[in-house]
Order: sequence, then structure tokens, then C-alpha cells
Amino acid sequence: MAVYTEVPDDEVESFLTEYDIGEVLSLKGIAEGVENSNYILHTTAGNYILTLYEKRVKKEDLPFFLGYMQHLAAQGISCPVPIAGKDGEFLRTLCGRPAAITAFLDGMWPRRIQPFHCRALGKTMAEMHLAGANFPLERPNSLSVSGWEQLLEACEGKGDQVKPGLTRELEQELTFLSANWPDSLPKGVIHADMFQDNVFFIHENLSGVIDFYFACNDVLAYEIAICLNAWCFEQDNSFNVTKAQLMTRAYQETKPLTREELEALPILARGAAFRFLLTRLYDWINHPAGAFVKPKDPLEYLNKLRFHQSVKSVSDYGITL
Ligand SMILES: Nc1ncnc2c1ncn2[C@@H]1O[C@H](COP(=O)(O)OP(=O)(O)OP(=O)(O)O)[C@@H](O)[C@H]1O
Ligand SMILES: N[C@@H](CCO)C(=O)O
Repeated sequence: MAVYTEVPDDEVESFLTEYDIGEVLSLKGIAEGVENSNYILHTTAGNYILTLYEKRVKKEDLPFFLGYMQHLAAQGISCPVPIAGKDGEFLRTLCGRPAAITAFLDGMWPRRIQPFHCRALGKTMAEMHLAGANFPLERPNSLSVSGWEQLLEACEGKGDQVKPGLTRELEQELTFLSANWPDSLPKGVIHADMFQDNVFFIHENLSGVIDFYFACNDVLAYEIAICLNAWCFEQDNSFNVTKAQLMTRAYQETKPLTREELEALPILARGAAFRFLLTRLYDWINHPAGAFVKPKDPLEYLNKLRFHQSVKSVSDYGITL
């Protein structure tokens, strides 16, 4: 479960005196999520999310993440708005951890992805990319091609414990990606982790996006590539072209893609599969025995990677130029 830091009652009470959001009625740890400690904070003024940032999130990146959420919310994107304290600050310290309060977002993430989810996602993704265009802060993507070599090295050749031959396969793939990675495509701020558990729906309507702690500046079409991986494969690893079509068409109705962006989707999707395969592999190898949080399966992304390796052009995703 994702409550790494327990917050005693008296500490949350004194923490809330720094804010104008009433008095605490209850504080309940949220089991979902793996990175940070999240609580539902119920006060006399309403419901909020209290997040204590754990070790994977760098404190110096928090102004970017919180500022981006604030920026998007101000432009009408539904996401957790950071709540300022009486001093105007969003970020402070609780139980020795950087901590912030954000608005509670209604909705549920879809347990079973349907085509209409992909259509709604495409539209919101494009709106976020447009809204992010004038966000003034910058944060390079440490988990893009320039960071993969270091991450692969950090796996210390232990990939073969997960699947024989995996380390060699990853090294070869990294060589290919490094040599072919597109560097002249339109860039902007991307969420970079828009998986189904980070996108909320109420019935068929997308009600908001959460978890901005991988957001960064990168190629905009790389976000689509991440979502092709996260939203358009079925349980049996088959690629669902209908979902991919609905997502990319809806994106293009709001923000058209250039021919170069569309043509680059196969390599970007290959890179995105590699990125999640690598981070999952690292987490799998470094998973403490007996830990409550179950690591995600790296091999799910090996299968996706192999699919993208077999793709000849973007039309194999059902997407027309
Ligand atoms: N603003 C919000 N409104 C409502 N619920 C939220 C909000 N933020 C987080 N949650 C709840 O907390 C859970 C975990 O949040 P989040 O995904 O941000 O955690 P995390 O630790 O960063 O995890 P991960 O990166 O693994 O997804 C969500 O699945 C959701 O149930
Ligand atoms: N979305 C990532 C987890 C990090 O938030 C994954 O599925 O590997």
C-alpha cells in the first residue's frame, strides 16, 4: 500500500493551521499508488488529497509539478489543483517529508478500457498539450533516451534473471533507439505517465487527470506513443487498432499532428515500451522481499516492444497519414 509515512493526528492538526481549509475531520491512507504517501483529508471545508513525497520524487522538481497542475487547472483542465497555505506557499514539510495538499478529484479510473475511454483521452491529451504551451518552467525528461543507458546499467545485467537473454536484447534495442531517436519533432510539456490509473472517468466522461510527478518537457508525440502502449493493447497482448484510431483522431480534432509526428509514432512507441520495460525491470530487481507493493510486470512491456519492432509504418496502428 502507498502509505510509507504515517502522519500522527496532532501533526496533521498543526499542519492544517497553516491553511484556510477548515479543521480536520478525518485522514485516511490510500492503498493505491506506489511512489508517494497519499491520504484523503476530510475537513470541515471539504475533501482534499494530502501527499507526502517519498524518495523517488526530487524536492527540486516539485515547483515544476505543482506549478504545472496549477497552470493546467487555470486553463480549464481538470486536475488536482494545489492548495496554497495562508502564506501563499503550496509546498511545506510534514513528518520530515515535502508535502502538499491538492483538491480531491471525483471519478474512478477505468478497470476495463473501452474504445470511448481512448477517444476521451485523445481529446484531453491534446487540450493539455495546448494548455501547457505557455507554461514557463522547464524540466528535461530524465527518463528519455539520454537516461536509458544509465538505467540499464543500474539493472546490473540482472535482466537475465527475469528472462534469459533479456539484457542482451535490451542493449541491442538501446543501440537502435539511440541511433534512430527523432530529435526535431515539436516539443512541449507532457504528463509522461498517462496510464489508465491516472485518468478518472464519471460514466463515459473523462473527469480529470492525476499524478503529474513524471511531467517534463519532451516531444509531444511521445505522449501519444506512451498512451498507445498503455491504452491500446488487449489482455492477450494484441494491439487494438480501433482504440488507437479513436485516440489519435480525437487528438487531431483538437491539435493536428504533422506528417513527421505521425511517421515517428512507431519509433516513439518502441521507445516508450522500452522506457516502461526498463523502469519496471529496475523495480522488479530492486524489490525488497516482503514489501507490500507488488512490482509491475516488466515482461508485459517486452511483448509490447516486440510488437512495435514488427511495425513497418504508422498504418500498422490503423493510423492514416
Ligand atoms: N486529486 C485526487 N483526487 C482523488 N483521488 C486521488 C487524487 N490524487 C490521488 N488520488 C488517489 O490516490 C491514488 C494514488 O495516487 P497517485 O497515482 O498520484 O499515487 P502515486 O503514489 O504517485 O502512484 P503511481 O505513480 O504509482 O501511480 C489514486 O489512484 C487515487 O485513488
Ligand atoms: N505507469 C508506470 C508506473 C509508474 O507510475 C507503469 O505502469 O510502469
